[in-house]
Amino acid sequence: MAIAAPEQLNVSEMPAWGSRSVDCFEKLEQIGEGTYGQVYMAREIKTGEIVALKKIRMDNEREGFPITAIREIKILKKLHHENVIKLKEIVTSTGPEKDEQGASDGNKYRGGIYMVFEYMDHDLTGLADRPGMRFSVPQIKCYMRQLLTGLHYCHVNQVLHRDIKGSNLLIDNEGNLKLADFGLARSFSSDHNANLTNRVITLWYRPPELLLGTTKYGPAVDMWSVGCIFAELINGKPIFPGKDEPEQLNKIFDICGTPSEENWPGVSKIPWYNNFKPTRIVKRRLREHFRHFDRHALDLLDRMLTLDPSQRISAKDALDAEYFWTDPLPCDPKSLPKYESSHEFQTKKKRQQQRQHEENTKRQKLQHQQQHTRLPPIQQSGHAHAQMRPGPNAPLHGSQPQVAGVPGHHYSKPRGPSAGPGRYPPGGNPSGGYNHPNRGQGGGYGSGPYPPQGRAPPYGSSGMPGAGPRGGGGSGYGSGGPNYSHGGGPYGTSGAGRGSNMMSGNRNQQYNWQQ
Ligand SMILES: Nc1ncnc2c1ncn2[C@@H]1O[C@H](COP(=O)(O)OP(=O)(O)OP(=O)(O)O)[C@@H](O)[C@H]1O
Repeated sequence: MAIAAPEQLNVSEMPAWGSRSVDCFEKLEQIGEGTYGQVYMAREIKTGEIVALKKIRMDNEREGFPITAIREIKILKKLHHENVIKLKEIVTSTGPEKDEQGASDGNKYRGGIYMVFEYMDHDLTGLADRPGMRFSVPQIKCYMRQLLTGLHYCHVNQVLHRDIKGSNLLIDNEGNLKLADFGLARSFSSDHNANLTNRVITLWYRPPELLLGTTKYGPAVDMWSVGCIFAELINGKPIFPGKDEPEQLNKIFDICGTPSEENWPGVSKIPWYNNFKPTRIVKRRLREHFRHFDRHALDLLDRMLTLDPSQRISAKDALDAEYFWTDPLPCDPKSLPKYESSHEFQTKKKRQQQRQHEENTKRQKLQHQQQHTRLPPIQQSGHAHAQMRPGPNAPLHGSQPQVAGVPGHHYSKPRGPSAGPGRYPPGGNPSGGYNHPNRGQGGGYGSGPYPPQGRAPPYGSSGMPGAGPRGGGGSGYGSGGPNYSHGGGPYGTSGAGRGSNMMSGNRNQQYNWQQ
């Protein structure tokens, strides 16, 4: 694990941070087990406030403070938006710690550092995994719009998330969605000239340019992941569930077509293109494959899952898509049903317990059957033999009961530098297929900042950029007429309204939270 020199932590930046002890909180329940540590639901003893405590894993004390945690803290300290998780403070523990049952952790983890976050009731994976869960179209639009708004904010602030997936999208019982887990995030420069690692983003959500080994990339990588999530929300299951990188690319090419210099100028110069060069040309058939999607959803998905990252739609342009402006409109987050808390970790655990239970029941049944078919020794000759032959539905003698085929969890974690199975050839020509400067028209990524003009997303100020620390307030839902032209709100104040529907608003306002 990469580590940081002590001075990189720059504690002077946050004088009050880290000064409190984790003992100010009572751990209630473990809600997450990430690559970089456990996450607990906890209560602040003094105020009773419920928070999430993310313990920073420091397995090897000599390694020091993990660089991923430093990145996450630094980035979260500069991001303040209602669709980005809020890091409240850092707390420490100096001695043996207590678990949820109040028992001492022993000497194993002597001291530790925790990030304290606002608590969110669900993550999208946990929520989607609830038995019988089906999201309505307005609900999907509502989540997608929040995801894109949060991501647009990150991109405008030159932060790439680099691990967009369901378990990193947190949702509260007010229907608010927030981007979380910035452990792989980093700042980028708009010319995309820096060399960045391509071993990021969980495999199923990883874009083709990273799979082909580019080290020069930008916000378009996150937009590919958003496209995968979008299709998954409508489809009900992951769309590219590859087992490894080559299979991942094949799954993508099978639906999105094979890349060529015609549809992706510069692709042949990407480092590993020749290693993965398709042997036959496959035509793009995304629109046929997802023909059951409605027209506007399909149009948007098509632009998100565009092979060439320079032509892929940006978060800002995606927010302008007709999809968000046509009936049925995105619902008001507050109108969404409230569910019992569901995190991926818990739903996984429940599924495991369920499987274990089923396994035990089957084993008991089998034992029971065996006891009853085992005849007394005296009868074992003669017709007893025939009786023991298994019937068509009888379990095979000695075979283990078949465990119900629960697929591995969708959100596997080949993340970080050690993520891939190591099949890639070592680095190479870093030139990617990006048209950096001034891409011009269309929804792709140019090198410069986002254009100053654009339609603001079709929502009111509640729960959206208009609210919170940056001004605005009051719900714009159900009220009719333009509803987020509040003076001082982040979307500016002028521009034509959208008519009288309840999501109406000005689509030509300025995004003005650029730094
Ligand atoms: N603020 C929060 N409120 C509620 N639950 C949270 C919060 N932060 C994280 N979690 C839960 O813990 C899980 C793991 O958190 P997180 O992704 O930040 O950790 P990680 O170590 O980076 O994990 P991973 O390796 O899965 O990316 C999340 O999927 C979510 O279910």
